[in-house]
Amino acid sequence: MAILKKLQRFVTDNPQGQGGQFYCDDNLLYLPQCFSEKQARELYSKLAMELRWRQEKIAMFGKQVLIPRMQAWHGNPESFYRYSGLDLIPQAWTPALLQVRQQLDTIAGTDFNAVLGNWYRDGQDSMGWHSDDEKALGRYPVIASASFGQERRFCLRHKSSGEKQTILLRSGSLILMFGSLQENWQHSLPKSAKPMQGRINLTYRTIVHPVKPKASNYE
Ligand SMILES: O=C(O)CCC(=O)C(=O)O
Ligand SMILES: [Fe+2]
Repeated sequence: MAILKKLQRFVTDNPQGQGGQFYCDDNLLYLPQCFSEKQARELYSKLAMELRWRQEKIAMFGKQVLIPRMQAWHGNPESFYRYSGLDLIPQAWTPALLQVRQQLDTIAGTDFNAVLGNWYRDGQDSMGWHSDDEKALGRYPVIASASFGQERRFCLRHKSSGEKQTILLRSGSLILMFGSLQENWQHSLPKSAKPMQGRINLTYRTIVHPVKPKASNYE
C-alpha cells in the first residue's frame, strides 16, 4: 500500500518521524515528536483563542445531553459533515489551523479540507468508543490527529477479536490513521481520575462526499 511505504520512509528519514511506531496491523502510525515542545505550547494557546469552540448537545436515550468536551469544526466552505448526529457547518480556517495543516498535508501526502477540534478541559472530559467511518470520508480515509497539552490515553480495540492497544499521546505528537483502521478498529479517549490540565486535539480529515445539512445548528 502506497501510504504505508511513504510513512515508513518518513519515520526513517525525517527528524519529525523520530521514535515513530506502527500499530493495529500497520494501519496507524504514532509520531511522538512531530511538533517541538515549544511549538506545541504555542499552538495550544493559539488554538484555544482562535477556534470557534462549542459544547454541543446530542440526543441520548431521548434526552438532550452536553458532550463531555468542547468541539469546533473548521474547513473549506463545502466541507459539511454529520458527526454524532450533529450537522457540522465549517467555520473558516484560522492561521494556526493552516500552519498545522501544511505540515500534516506534507507528511500524509493529502489535501485535508476540514478539521475537527476537540478540547478536553480536564480529566473528566472524554470521547467514547467509535470509528471515524462516516460515508462522507470515503473508503480507507486518512485522518491525522495532533495533540497539544496534557498527555492522555488513547485506546483502540479490534471490532471482532477484541484485541486492545493503548497509546499515551504526548503533547506535540501525531497519530495517522489510514487503510482499514476505521473498518476494523474503534478508538476512544477515556476519562481519568487523576487531576489533569487541558488538551487540544485536532483531527484533520478529507470530506469527499459532503453531507449538506437541512437546517443549520449554528445560530
Ligand atoms: O482526542 C483524540 O485523540 C481523539 C479524537 C477522535 O477520535 C475524533 O475526533 O474522532
Ligand atoms: Fe475518532
